[in-house]
Amino acid sequence: HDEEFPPRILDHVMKNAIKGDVTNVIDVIDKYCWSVEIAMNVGDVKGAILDKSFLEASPKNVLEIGCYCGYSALRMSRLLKEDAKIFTIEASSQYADVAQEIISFAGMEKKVQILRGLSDEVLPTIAEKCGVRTFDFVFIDHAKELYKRDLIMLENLGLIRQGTTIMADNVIFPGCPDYLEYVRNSPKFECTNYPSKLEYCENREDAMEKSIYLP
Ligand SMILES: Cn1cnc(CNC(=O)c2cc(-c3ccc(F)cc3)cc(O)c2O)c1
Ligand SMILES: [Mg+2]
Repeated sequence: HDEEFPPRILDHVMKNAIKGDVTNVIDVIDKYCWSVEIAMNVGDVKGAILDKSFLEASPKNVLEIGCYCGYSALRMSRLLKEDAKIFTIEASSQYADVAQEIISFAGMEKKVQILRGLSDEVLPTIAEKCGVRTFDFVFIDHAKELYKRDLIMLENLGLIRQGTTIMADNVIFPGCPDYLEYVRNSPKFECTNYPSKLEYCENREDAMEKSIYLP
């Protein structure tokens, strides 16, 4: 992926969006990605699916794995209830820098905390670091080959509880076959598939998978 997208989207947001208006920042990013260049944000179409599951869960503690430029963190932050918080893990410090700027520009810096590092290095200490026992909602959108490993880590570390909602992006494209096989064959997860399109594309299939943890 073009490493130079993040600075360009940040510059575009700073010049074209309304400071403190999270809905407008989201809209400006989507319009840019539809018209100028595609980015790997979850986007507006799959974002609406994420929104709906997020509202149904009405979570207090939210975990995102894969922040990128902060787009999905912004989408969720605008739907957060009082005293709820989003913790988002990002391995790339370049992406984390841009995401922090965009999240702060949108006025959501108190609701979203970016944790810099690899997910398997951050997860073991996230509970004490963030003062969270378990997460109520998890959005997985990072390297597709790490989805399964990290879900198993969440289970083993006791970071998810009875009823936690886990939403996974890109289960068709780029795809995460081992993750899908794992959650759909596990008695501990109730899965629902949401067919959609790849972000900012009209003719490429993708889907989101919702898995409710029922140990
Ligand atoms: C470097 N990096 C920063 N974030 C990540 C993790 N995300 C992805 O890889 C990712 C990739 C694609 C995508 C891949 C190929 C293509 F042709 C079109 C789109 C879409 C997504 O929604 C994604 O989440 C990797
Ligand atoms: Mg994605």
